[in-house]
Amino acid sequence: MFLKRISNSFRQFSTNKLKPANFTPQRAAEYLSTFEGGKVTIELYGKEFPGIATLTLDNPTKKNGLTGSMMADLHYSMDRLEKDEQNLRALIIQGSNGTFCSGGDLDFVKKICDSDHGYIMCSLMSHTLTRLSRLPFISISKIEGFALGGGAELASTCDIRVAHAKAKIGFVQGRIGVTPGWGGLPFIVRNFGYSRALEALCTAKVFNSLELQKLGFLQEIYETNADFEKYLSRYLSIEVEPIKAMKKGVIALQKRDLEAFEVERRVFASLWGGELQKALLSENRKHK
Ligand SMILES: CC[C@H](C(=O)O)C(=O)SCCNC(=O)CCNC(=O)[C@H](O)C(C)(C)COP(=O)(O)OP(=O)(O)OC[C@H]1O[C@@H](n2cnc3c(N)ncnc32)[C@H](O)[C@@H]1OP(=O)(O)O
Repeated sequence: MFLKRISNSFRQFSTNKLKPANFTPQRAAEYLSTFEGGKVTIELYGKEFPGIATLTLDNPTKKNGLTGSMMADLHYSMDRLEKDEQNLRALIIQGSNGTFCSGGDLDFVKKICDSDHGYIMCSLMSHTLTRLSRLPFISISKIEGFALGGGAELASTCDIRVAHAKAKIGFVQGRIGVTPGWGGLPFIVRNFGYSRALEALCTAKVFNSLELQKLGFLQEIYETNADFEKYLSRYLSIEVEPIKAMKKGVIALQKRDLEAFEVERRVFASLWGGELQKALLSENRKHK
């Protein structure tokens, strides 16, 4: 109990030091890493798929909800992936144990439910998702089970989205009184268009795979892992160099949307920690 008090006072002290005004991604990652739980791992896919790696979100008892330490892990993962020492052609973002990501780990979320923490989390995740979108190779989200809230933002940020036939994807942030807070908004709009993006966000609908394939959000639906690997093998048909060149062209187009992030952060921080969010969080709603 004594140690817990010490770690909480350290955390309180470090929160007091880390304000939006002196935010840096590094400081935010160091601070959020004190909220432990789950992990993020990077591995090569296998010799039959040269130049393809996986990034796995692993917090299975929470449907891969992201804790602060997992958000920090994602930040550090970008440091490693940007070096591109393996000369990758593609990165697959996936979750462990048959689901993608249920958004923020609500036990962690309830510990940081104030505007300053919201700004810090949103700023770090926005920074990370921007870096993800700019990696020099293509990113493919492999969606099984659920991709909800921030998890759906993460899926939206990948270049390509592939889902299991029974996957469910929902931008449910509004159901707990907030807006997209991981920096996914520009990518949601890019994938859906303005009207369909606002419709998805303002109805907080949980879509099935077929619905999202018809809307153009999903590029492929698979039934078995063999189907998925058959789709994945299509990305082996050209050399790494032209793949990287195509990605470079797309990145140049994305940079136009960046000023939208600051607006998103401020709007998000204005709702995060508010009475509406606290009341809705206390209901522990399920979004099946
Ligand atoms: C800005 C983004 C924002 C943020 O950062 O806060 C968000 O991401 S908002 C969205 C936050 N996520 C949720 O509200 C998801 C809540 N969970 C569910 O709706 C369901 O659990 C679902 C649909 C993911 C899975 O339903 P299913 O029936 O298949 O399983 P269970 O509900 O029994 O869940 C198993 C077990 O996992 C725990 N769990 C699931 N999601 C989370 C989560 N996000 N954080 C913490 N824990 C989670 C759930 O409580 C169960 O635990 P147990 O101890 O077994 O009861």
